[in-house]
Amino acid sequence: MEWRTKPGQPVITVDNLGIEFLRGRKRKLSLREMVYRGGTSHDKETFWALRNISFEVGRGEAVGLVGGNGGGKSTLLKMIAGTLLPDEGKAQVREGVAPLIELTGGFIGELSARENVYLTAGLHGMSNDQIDERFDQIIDFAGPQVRDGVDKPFRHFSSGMQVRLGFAVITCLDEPIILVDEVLAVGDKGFREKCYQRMEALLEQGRTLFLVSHSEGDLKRFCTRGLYLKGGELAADGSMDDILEQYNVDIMSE
Ligand SMILES: Nc1ncnc2c1ncn2[C@@H]1O[C@H](COP(=O)(O)OP(=O)(O)OP(=O)(O)O)[C@@H](O)[C@H]1O
Repeated sequence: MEWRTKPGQPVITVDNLGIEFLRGRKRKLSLREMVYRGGTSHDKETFWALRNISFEVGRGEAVGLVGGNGGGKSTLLKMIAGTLLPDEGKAQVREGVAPLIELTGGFIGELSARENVYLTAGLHGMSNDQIDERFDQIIDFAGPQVRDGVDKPFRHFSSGMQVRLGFAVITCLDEPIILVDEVLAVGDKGFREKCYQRMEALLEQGRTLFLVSHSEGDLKRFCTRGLYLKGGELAADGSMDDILEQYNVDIMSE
């Protein structure tokens, strides 16, 4: 693995990050609003899905993101991956990122699994020769059902098969930062165990991991540090054990 950062330099710096979304709720407009808004029926009301978020992540750290539904976990991962841009502040990432954020791994439904492997790995800087070399290894990891359907359109894959292929591709890239959203829950038990072993191997190589999970077992197994997102704010940043304790106390008092 080649590093762009020097030892001790953070690989991710998130500084006062904020993003605003449209609430997307429609409501009846008053005559006055219709006149001023040119008759559109869309509500332009916005809310901050994340705000005032600041933290740094060092090389090789394994960070677990926790928080209730809608707390902003996936949104934060997307901003680190660079697929969403902030409205305030910045997320500075100094190494390449391999994200598995959407269930579909960002793959294109109309293309075959094989074409998606080449497309995704190519976008992450791998040459066709390099992909040829790793192709079998990727498909072996994804399993026999994926191998049987490797030339079928990706959209015909079951959700479990989609995640198998997504995880296999993302973790065979040479990117130093790996983002995994709550996608492993879809895989069956055997596959999840294989994924866990691979994540352990990636951490041993010194890669940096961000894991979103609602499973305490998974978070404790992989993450040493936790970030707790609550209502779009960073409620706590500490050891994974402390963060889970705090989160559990909050859940009980809800
Ligand atoms: N593209 C979007 N447009 C408008 N609102 C959005 C968009 N994406 C996310 N949101 C909203 O932003 C908030 C944070 O969503 P996010 O998916 O980041 O939460 P989460 O912590 O990952 O939740 P979960 O645990 O349910 O996966 C939610 O209120 C969600 O509805």
